[in-house]
Amino acid sequence: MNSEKVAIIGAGNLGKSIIQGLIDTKTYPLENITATKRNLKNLEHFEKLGVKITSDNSAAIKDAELIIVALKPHNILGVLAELAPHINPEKHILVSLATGISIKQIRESIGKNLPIYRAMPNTAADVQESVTCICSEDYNMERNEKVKSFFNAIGSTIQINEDLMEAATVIGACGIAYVLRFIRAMIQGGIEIGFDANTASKIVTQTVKGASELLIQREQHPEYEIDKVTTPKGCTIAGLNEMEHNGFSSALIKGIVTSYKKIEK
Ligand SMILES: NC(=O)C1=CN([C@@H]2O[C@H](COP(=O)(O)OP(=O)(O)OC[C@H]3O[C@@H](n4cnc5c(N)ncnc54)[C@H](O)[C@@H]3O)[C@@H](O)[C@H]2O)C=CC1
Ligand SMILES: O=C(O)[C@@H]1CCC=N1
Repeated sequence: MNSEKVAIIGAGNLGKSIIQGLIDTKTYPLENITATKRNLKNLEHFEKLGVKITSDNSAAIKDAELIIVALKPHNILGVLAELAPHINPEKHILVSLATGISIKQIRESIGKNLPIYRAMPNTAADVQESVTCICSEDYNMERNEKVKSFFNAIGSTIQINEDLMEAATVIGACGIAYVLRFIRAMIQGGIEIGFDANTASKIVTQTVKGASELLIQREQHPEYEIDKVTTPKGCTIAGLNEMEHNGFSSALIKGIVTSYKKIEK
């Protein structure tokens, strides 16, 4: 069971999803979580449940073992440089969630030799369904396990090399938005052919969940499952081919590559 004292520095969209996921584990001691933000207004509902909140980053890390930094890429290095005097390399493990900021850059801005990890979760942490890609240069098994098990509490984890972190950002973190846009389009199509939005949404979301589960549980290639649905001369293949004529797969792949190129390395 996880119980590390954790400071979440910069609890915005992603930080709050992680906190909500931890709360919903019902086993993580909420008094061991401290969340920071400059304006605390929209963290107050967490405080009512027992999470500590503060806008003082140095106070937040004082008793923490894990420091999860969920700041934007443009200010993470500056904030970490300010926090550096309060960081204790013997005690702290730092995990950065910032897109495109390397372990080397983080180490240089802190100027201390502490264990540094990068992790790329997604906002499905909120419902404990994140997939979190993790990398580090830390060979300490115990610390590795600690970081992994923290993120396992809000979904699953995959260990990757640092040079794949930007690719992980795109398909794992941006991926939530791509899939949601796909779902929205399917709902819109469902409405056009007769359903009200609510019913269309129920059918589509469960269908997407079911399709995912088929691949997760059966470990199949998508096309294997597609073959089972596409009746010869049937409506599925007619629709699928029309989507492909209009650039469905191509649009998605081009979007993924554009997102990837947008990340400054
Ligand atoms: N939103 C997402 O789905 C994902 C975001 N990321 C990465 O996570 C990081 C955070 O992203 P978001 O949560 O979307 O951004 P966000 O802007 O919602 O959250 C950052 C938070 O940090 C706070 N903040 C700014 N300066 C601060 C300071 N000095 N001390 C304490 N708090 C401060 C801001 O008020 C804000 O609430 C980014 O680096 C992003 O690239 C990674 C994976 C997914
Ligand atoms: O859009 C962004 O830049 C961030 C990184 C991954 C998800 N959101």
